[in-house]
Amino acid sequence: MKIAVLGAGNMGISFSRSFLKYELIKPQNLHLITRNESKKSKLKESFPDSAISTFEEIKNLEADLIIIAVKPQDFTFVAENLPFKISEKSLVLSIMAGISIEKIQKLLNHKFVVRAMPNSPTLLGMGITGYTAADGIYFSELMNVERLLNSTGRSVYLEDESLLDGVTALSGSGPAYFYYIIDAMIKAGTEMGIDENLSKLFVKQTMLGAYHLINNSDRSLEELIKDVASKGGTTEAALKTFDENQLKSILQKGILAAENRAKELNK
Ligand SMILES: NC(=O)C1=CN([C@@H]2O[C@H](COP(=O)(O)OP(=O)(O)OC[C@H]3O[C@@H](n4cnc5c(N)ncnc54)[C@H](O)[C@@H]3O)[C@@H](O)[C@H]2O)C=CC1
Ligand SMILES: O=C(O)[C@@H]1CCC=N1
Repeated sequence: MKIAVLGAGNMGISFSRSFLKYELIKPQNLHLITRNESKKSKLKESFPDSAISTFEEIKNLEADLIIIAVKPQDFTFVAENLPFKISEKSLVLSIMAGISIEKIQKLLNHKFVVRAMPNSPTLLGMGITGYTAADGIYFSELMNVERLLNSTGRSVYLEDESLLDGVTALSGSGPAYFYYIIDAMIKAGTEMGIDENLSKLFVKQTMLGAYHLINNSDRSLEELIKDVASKGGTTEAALKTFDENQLKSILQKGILAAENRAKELNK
């Protein structure tokens, strides 16, 4: 199988690394496409046996799978200025936020499109990707795509494409929310006089331990919270402040704003 990655940025590179790491393709069968000539030598260092090209210099693209990993805002330019023809037999896999299968099909004049939403832990093979596909794609082809996605973490097929905007808001953007909360906790630690490195250690290990407790317990999240929050104790004081300031509802609003933005990106 030959794979071309159109947009060798953070996600395009993460995906490429995972495919090679799990030997799902030979490096010779990977083609990375970048916008800037200046990025080529650095990409060549990381992918010495793969083809590296700029967008403009490709005249013929031989690829069974073309992964579109440019920003949604760059997609119209890419589609309107494609210097090569997409073979009828190729499959297009888009990881762009928001852009619908219908829009991709129209702009690329190509029928076989799979749309996926991964997240940044794909870099460690610990991501999660929701994906869906246009009609007419063979099951075996879809399984090939799923095998590739699974090298970056877990994957979940969704029948209903409209849910992908919610997945984008939840797990696509999710790592950033997590870092944001961790950052607030670390900063609270330093405000209380704890050295920054130490604060980081306390917070990171707390999140790791708490994550494992969620995964290894049959107790609900409410029950787990109750286990920590003693009556009249410290946790209760923090949770009361969070509730008074509607932290939960603010977080939910933010996530819905992300979903809304995904929909706007398709306009
Ligand atoms: N960063 C993330 O955590 C996630 C990103 N995504 C989606 O993945 C896509 C890529 O995101 P990132 O990797 O974060 O962005 P990025 O900016 O790191 O990568 C995009 C790359 O596309 C290149 N590019 C733009 N126009 C090009 C052209 N005409 N030809 C070749 N290359 C071109 C840019 O130079 C850049 O290197 C976006 O559509 C985003 O919505 C999806 C899930 C998670
Ligand atoms: O922020 C974004 O638009 C992309 C999609 C999900 C994560 N990053």
